[in-house]
Amino acid sequence: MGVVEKIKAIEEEMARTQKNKATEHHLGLLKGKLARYRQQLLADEAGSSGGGGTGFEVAKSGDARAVLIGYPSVGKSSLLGKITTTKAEIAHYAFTTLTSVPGVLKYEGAEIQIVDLPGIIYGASEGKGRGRQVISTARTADLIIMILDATKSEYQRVSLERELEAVGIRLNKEKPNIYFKKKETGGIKITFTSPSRTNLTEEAIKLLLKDYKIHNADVLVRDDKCTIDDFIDALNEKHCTYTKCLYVYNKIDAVSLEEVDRLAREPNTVVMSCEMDLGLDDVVEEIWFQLNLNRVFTKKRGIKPDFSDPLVVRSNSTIGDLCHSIHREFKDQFKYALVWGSSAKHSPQKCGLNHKIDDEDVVSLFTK
Ligand SMILES: Nc1nc2c(ncn2[C@@H]2O[C@H](COP(=O)(O)OP(=O)(O)OP(=O)(O)O)[C@@H](O)[C@H]2O)c(=O)[nH]1
Repeated sequence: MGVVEKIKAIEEEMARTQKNKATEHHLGLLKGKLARYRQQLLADEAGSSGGGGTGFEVAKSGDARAVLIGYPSVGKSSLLGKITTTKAEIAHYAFTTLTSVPGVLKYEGAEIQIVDLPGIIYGASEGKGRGRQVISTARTADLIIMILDATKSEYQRVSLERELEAVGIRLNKEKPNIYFKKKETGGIKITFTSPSRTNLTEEAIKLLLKDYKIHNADVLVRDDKCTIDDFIDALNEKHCTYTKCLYVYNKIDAVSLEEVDRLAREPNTVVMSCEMDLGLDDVVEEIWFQLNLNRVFTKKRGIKPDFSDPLVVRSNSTIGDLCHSIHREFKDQFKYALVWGSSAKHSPQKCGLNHKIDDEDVVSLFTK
């Protein structure tokens, strides 16, 4: 039996199995197997992806990367055309976006690369199409922007979420607080810091480890809300990516006000109409907010800071990260920094490489 058939068989068995206390462990085991086969499928595809079709690789550029995901004709190209500097070609029929069209969104002095992923993400988890490259690009994203058609059913969202979930992309979810380490000897050691409030039991963990042929490992469950699914993710840590997702409903000009209101109230959601130029500013603002970037203004001695050209770094960055973003070897020459702004205890504060910077700080860097 091929991997695709094995996946199908497990999915069918899962659908047949009633969900209750007695079947919990069995279902957990099936989920664990499913995760393993799906990985295998994606790995196999990696080996056979050469030749034929349109290439799909986009060099990462700018301060952050967001990817657009959505069914054909939902308005991805229209949005790119409106908010980025690279105009995407819009054809009025389905499946026009065959290769990716990266655009650059300039906002608050930052450059955000926005990549339109080809529609072939559908069915990727079952090995269909050139999904693997699309998925690996989605994995590199700092933000996934899911474009949805407000006139269509919720199915589009559910099916895309399911597809991403199946390839190990977790949306708006924290990495499970589970420590897992394979060992050479010593058997299986499982510890819960507090009694689990879910289906994740010692027995379930043991069953899964046995199925993965892991006989020596340390497991520490640090959160009483962790589920079997979380443990499977911890087991397959290298294949799981935790990414923020912004849901954007387009074509609100074509639905009722009540419907617009309902959609706009959903979490992590914005609504827009590309055609009527409605809500585009909100979309951009929300992208900026979700990316959570910090702008740092540099200042030379005796001169006012240049507020027009910030350095853009991720939140929680340090002076060291800032140096790294300027040049890989800049840290070696670094002596100290003077920092003005909300991260400084007094203005200016003399800081080292480990000092955490805030948005809109002003920094002077001094070299040896
Ligand atoms: N009513 C309405 N139609 C829109 C809106 N935005 C885009 N459209 C229409 O939807 C169709 C598809 O738009 P595109 O921007 O090409 O969609 P896409 O998602 O890039 O499509 P693919 O390239 O096929 O993936 C076009 O006919 C647009 O005119 C909108 O806000 N309201």
